[in-house]
Amino acid sequence: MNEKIYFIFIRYKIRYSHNKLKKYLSETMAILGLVGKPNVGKSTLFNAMTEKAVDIANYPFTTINPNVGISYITTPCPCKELNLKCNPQNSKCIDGIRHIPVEVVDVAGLVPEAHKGKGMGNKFLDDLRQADAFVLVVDASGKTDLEGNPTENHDPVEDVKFLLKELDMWIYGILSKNWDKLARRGQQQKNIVKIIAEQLSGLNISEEDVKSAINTLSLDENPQRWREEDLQNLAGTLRKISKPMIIAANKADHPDAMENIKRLKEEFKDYIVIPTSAEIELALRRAEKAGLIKYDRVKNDFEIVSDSLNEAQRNALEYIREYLKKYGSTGVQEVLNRAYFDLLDMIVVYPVEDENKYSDKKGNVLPDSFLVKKGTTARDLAYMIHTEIGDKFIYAIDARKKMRVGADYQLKDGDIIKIVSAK
Ligand SMILES: Nc1nc2c(ncn2[C@@H]2O[C@H](COP(=O)(O)OP(=O)(O)OP(=O)(O)O)[C@@H](O)[C@H]2O)c(=O)[nH]1
Ligand SMILES: [Mg+2]
Repeated sequence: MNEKIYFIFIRYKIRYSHNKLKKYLSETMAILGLVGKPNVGKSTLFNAMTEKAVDIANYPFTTINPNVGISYITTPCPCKELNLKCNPQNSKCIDGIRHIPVEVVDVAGLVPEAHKGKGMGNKFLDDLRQADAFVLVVDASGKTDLEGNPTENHDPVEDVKFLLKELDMWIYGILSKNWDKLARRGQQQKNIVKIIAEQLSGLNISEEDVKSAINTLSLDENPQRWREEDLQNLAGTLRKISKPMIIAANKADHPDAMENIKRLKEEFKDYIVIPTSAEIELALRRAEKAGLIKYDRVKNDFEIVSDSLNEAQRNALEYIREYLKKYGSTGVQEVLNRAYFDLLDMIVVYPVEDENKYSDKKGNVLPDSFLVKKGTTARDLAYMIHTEIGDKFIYAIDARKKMRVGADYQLKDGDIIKIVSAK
């Protein structure tokens, strides 16, 4: 799917299945991309996150076309602390936990040399263009080889290494296209940062990112003097800056996974490595949907609420309970939350129209929760709500403290904010 059609595809899906979320998502639009070699559990993780039912199978390339879905990150809702009953409009509140929608993309698996087109790799890499952060999914059980075929004792550290290289080479391929011409123009016009950002704009890479990567590497002022190695380093640095990544060590329920997870954590100290069992999370969510259990996502435990379970279902649930006791959780929600809160450095704020009732004009208490970048100001938030409100911004009110704040006030996680604008 080319980029334009893919983008329309995403919009189409959101417009028709999540009409209410559309405006909000188009404002924030931080997309999480699930990336990894074939057969590691990307689609299982996607289904667990989105409660969709895309194909899952124990062979490579089950997924060919990207799957796009809505998942939720979770954070304590202020309704609890303020002892209020909230009526969320753009999100959900379950037992005092706010669930905020985010977008997740599951793509086909990547094999070594994907950037050269192996296994249709260049097409699949293209499907990741718009992602703002990646979840690098690996098979921690070591039961799949580099191409996703069943094997024994495969080292998932190798998978992370080759995947990082493929992503770097993918960016390098786009960056180095017509390089001599670009470097000459950049030198003549003294605007290489802008030229590179334009070349990489389809990858969601900004001028800021380019500037910061060039500074980090202390590259020569004259881009015509940059060697191939410099360009490769630039691609790698840009990947690190613009596509932050978390590692999901999946299939953690397998007995062989523990040892591999330890090694992944030791080898990739700069990355957040989270053991996950997509399969167990999916089983829990489906059991809950079928009315068999109540899944307590705070305590990471469940209660059986149906008396029509058969012996096999009971045994499976007991196995899951043991797993949760041993590992604390399935790791799936942690991947989502840490991707947005830690990798993308986002916070949650609650715009209201009545600072005393914490509500909108219709009386909905804490109606909206916005996921925004740390550093977002009161005026930025006004613009996210509506251009006109941004243009006519006068001041804002911190509803908890009933205190006025100015346009440049940097929002804090959990802030409840009223924007006051000229009529
Ligand atoms: N034990 C275990 N198996 C899992 C887990 N997650 C996925 N699997 C199994 O791994 C196999 C591959 O799962 P998929 O979700 O299709 O993997 P994928 O990465 O999307 O594969 P491709 O689309 O082919 O790239 C299936 O047999 C899943 O049941 C897990 O957490 N634990
Ligand atoms: Mg798949």
